[in-house]
Amino acid sequence: MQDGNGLDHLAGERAMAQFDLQAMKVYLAGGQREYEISTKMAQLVANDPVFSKEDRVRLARKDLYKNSLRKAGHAWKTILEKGLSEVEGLKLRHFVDEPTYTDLHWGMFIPAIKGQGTEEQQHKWLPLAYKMAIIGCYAQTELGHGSNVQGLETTATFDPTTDEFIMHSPTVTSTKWWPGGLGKASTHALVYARLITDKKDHGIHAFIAPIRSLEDHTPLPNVTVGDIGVKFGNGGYNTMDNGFLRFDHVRIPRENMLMRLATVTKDGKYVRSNKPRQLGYGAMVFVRQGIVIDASIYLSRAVTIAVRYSAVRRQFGNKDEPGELQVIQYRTQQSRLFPLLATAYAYRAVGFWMKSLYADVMKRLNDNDFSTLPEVHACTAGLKSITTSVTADGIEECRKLCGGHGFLCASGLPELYAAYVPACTYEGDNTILLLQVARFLLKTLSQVSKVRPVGTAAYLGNIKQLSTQNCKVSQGHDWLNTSVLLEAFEARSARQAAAVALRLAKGSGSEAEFQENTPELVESARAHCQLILVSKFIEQLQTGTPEGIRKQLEVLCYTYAFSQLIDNAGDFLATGYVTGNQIALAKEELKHMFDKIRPNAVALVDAFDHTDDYLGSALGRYDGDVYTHLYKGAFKESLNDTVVVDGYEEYLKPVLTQNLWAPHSKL
Ligand SMILES: CCC/C=C/C(=O)SCCNC(=O)CCNC(=O)[C@H](O)C(C)(C)COP(=O)([O-])OP(=O)([O-])OC[C@H]1O[C@@H](n2cnc3c(N)ncnc32)[C@H](O)[C@@H]1OP(=O)([O-])[O-]
Ligand SMILES: Cc1cc2nc3c(=O)[nH]c(=O)nc-3n(C[C@H](O)[C@H](O)[C@H](O)COP(=O)(O)OP(=O)(O)OC[C@H]3O[C@@H](n4cnc5c(N)ncnc54)[C@H](O)[C@@H]3O)c2cc1C
Repeated sequence: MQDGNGLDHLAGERAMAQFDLQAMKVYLAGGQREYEISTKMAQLVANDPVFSKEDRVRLARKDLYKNSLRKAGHAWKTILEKGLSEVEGLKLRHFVDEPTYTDLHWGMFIPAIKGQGTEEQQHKWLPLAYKMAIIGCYAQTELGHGSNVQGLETTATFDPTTDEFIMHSPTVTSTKWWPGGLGKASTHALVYARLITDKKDHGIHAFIAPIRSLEDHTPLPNVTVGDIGVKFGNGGYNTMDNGFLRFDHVRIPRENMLMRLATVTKDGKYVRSNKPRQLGYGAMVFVRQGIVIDASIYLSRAVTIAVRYSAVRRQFGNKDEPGELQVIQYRTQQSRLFPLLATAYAYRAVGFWMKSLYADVMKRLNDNDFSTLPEVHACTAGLKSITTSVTADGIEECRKLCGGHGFLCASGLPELYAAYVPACTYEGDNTILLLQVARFLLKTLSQVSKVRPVGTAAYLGNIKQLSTQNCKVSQGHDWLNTSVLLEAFEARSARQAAAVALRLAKGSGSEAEFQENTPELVESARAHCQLILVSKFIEQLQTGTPEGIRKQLEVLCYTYAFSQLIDNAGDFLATGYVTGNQIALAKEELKHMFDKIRPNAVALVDAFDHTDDYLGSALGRYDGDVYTHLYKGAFKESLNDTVVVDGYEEYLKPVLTQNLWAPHSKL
C-alpha cells in the first residue's frame, strides 16, 4: 500500500522480490475477505483527520485523554453511520491505534457477561452494552492483589432483608487499582469480590456494580473513583484511564451477581452449578488468545520500520563496492533482524491456529464438554507469555537496530514499545502464566500412564522414546527436514519437563520444594511453548499455503526454528539430545536462510501491508524517504516554535552575560 509522494527509494529492493506479494498479503490477512476489510478500514482511518496521530507524543495527559475520548466517540459514530459490521468495527478501532476505554468494554466487560451471566442476565445487560447505553470495565485487580485472584479483599455481603449485596472495600489494599476505562469513562464495573452469605465466605465471584450516574456521569453515592496516574512513556498507554475504585457499603440488587456458575437465592442460600469453577476465568482465556493473535501485528510493525530503514541507511563501505553499504547487508544486522521478521510470520501462523482452538473450545463448552479446557488454558496462558515477552523485547531490539534515529519519537518505536510493553504484565504476569503451564505439564506427566495426552501435549505420550533417542543430524542439510526439527523441540521439551518432574517426585511434595524448582519449571514451560510455536508454523505451512509464497514461508519457518534452536542452545545441549557440532551445523544453515531472505526482506515486510499512517514512523515510510521527513519533522517540535527559546531571558542570558570566573575554575 503506497501512500507516499510517489518517489520510491526502496524500488530497487522491491524489484528483487521472488514471491507473489499480493498472495502473501492475503495470506497474512487471513483470507481475501479479511484482506479487503483490512484495506478498507485502514484507508478509512488514514483519511479521517479526527483519527490523526500527529503530535500524540507531545500532548499533556489531559489533552491526550480528551483527544482519545474524541477519537473513540468518532469511531463509534462512524461505525453507526456507515453501518459497519462487527468485524469491520473491530478493524476500524484497531487502526485508530490507541488504547482506550472501549477496548475493555468490548474486550472484557461484554465477554465476561456472556461467559458468566445467565441467559436472563445476558438479555438484561448485553443490549445496553451493545448500544453503549452503559460503558463497562473489568475490575479484578486490587492495589494489594493482582496475580493472586483468590486473595482479593473486596467483599459482596448478601443482605436477605433487602435482597441486596453490600459492596465494600475494607482496606486500602482492597482498592480496585488498574482496570482500564474505570478511571473516567465507565458507568459500570464488573467487580470481582468475595461473596459472603450468612457470614460464610464463598470465594471470588463477579458482580455488575453501577459506579457513575447515567444522568451526569458523577460517581454514585459512597463510590470513590478516579484515574491512577501517568504511566510509562510518552503517549503509549496514557490514552487509557486506568482507574481506582472504592466502595463504602454500596448496595446493589441481588440479580447483579453473575449467576451462571453459582447462585444466591432470595433467602441467601448459596448453590454452585456442576460446571467447573475455572469457567469463572473465561474472560481471561478470551483476552489472552486475542493478545497472542495481536503479537504478530505489533512485532511486524517494528520489524517493518527496522527492515525498511536498514535498507535505506548506509554506513561504511568496502573496497569492492562504490559508496557506503546498506546496513541490512551486514551479517550482524541480519542476524538480529531476520529472526524477528521470521518470528512475526510465525506468530501470524500461530494466531490463525489460536482462533480455531478458541472456536473449538467455545463450541465444546456450549455442549458442556469441559475436557479440553485445561489444555486451552495452558496454551493461551503460555503463548500469551512467550509472544508478549518476545514482541516487547523485539520492538526494543528494532529500536536499537535503527541506531540513534530509533531513539527519536519520530521513528514510531518508543511509543510503540510504551504502548505494548504492559502486555507482559496485564492479563497475567508472564512468569505467573508460565508457572500455570508448568503445573499443567506436571499434571499431564503424572497421569501419562493412564490418560493419553492430547493436542499440544500429545508428544508427552512418547516420553520414553523422546528421552532415549538422540538427534541424528550429521550434515547441515539434515536439519532441512521439518520432522527432524520437530523431534528436536519435542525431545528438549519432554526431557526438561521430565527432569523437573522427577526431581519433584523424589521430594516430599511440599510447596517449598515446588518454589525451589520454579526457575526450572518456568524453563520447561517455555520449552513447551516454543515447541507449540514451531510446530504450528510448520503445520500452517503444510496445510495449503499458495504455491507463490510457499518457498518464502518455508525459509521463514526454518529461520524461526533455527534461531530458536540456537538461542536456546544451552537447554538443547543440557538435555543431551543434540551435540555442539549439531548446533554449529544449524548455525551455518541459518546463515544460508539469511541469504535467501535478504533479497526479499523489504517485500516480506510490505506484505504485512501496514500503511504509513498506521506505522507513524519517518524511518519506516513506504517510500523510504527517511531523511527528508526526519528533517521536516524537526520543525514541528514545539521548542522550535520560536527561534529564540522561551527561558532565554530568565535563565540563559544571565549565564552568558555574567562574565565572571566560576570560583572553582582552574583556568
Ligand atoms: C487490554 C488489557 C486489559 C487487561 C486486563 C487485565 O489485566 S484483567 C486482570 C487479569 N488478571 C490476571 O490475569 C491474574 C492472573 N492470575 C490468575 O489467572 C490466577 O489467579 C492463577 C491462575 C494464577 C491462579 O489461580 P488459582 O488461585 O485459582 O489457583 P490454581 O493455580 O490452583 O488454579 C485452579 C485451577 O484453575 C485452572 N485455571 C487457572 N486459570 C484458568 C483459566 N484462565 N482458564 C481455565 N482454567 C484455569 C488451573 O489450571 C487449575 O486447574 P486444576 O489444576 O485445578 O485442574
Ligand atoms: C496497563 C495495564 C492494564 C491493566 N488493566 C487491567 C484491567 O483492565 N483490569 C484488571 O483487573 N487489572 C488490570 N491490570 C492489572 C494486571 O492484570 C496485573 O497488574 C497483573 O495481573 C499482574 O499482577 P500484579 O500487578 O499483582 O503483579 P505481582 O503479582 O505483584 O507481580 C510482581 C512480581 O512478582 C512475581 N510473582 C508474583 N507472584 C509470584 C509467584 N507465585 N511465583 C513467582 N513469582 C511471583 C511476578 O512474576 C512479578 O515479577 C492492568 C495492568 C496494567 C499494567
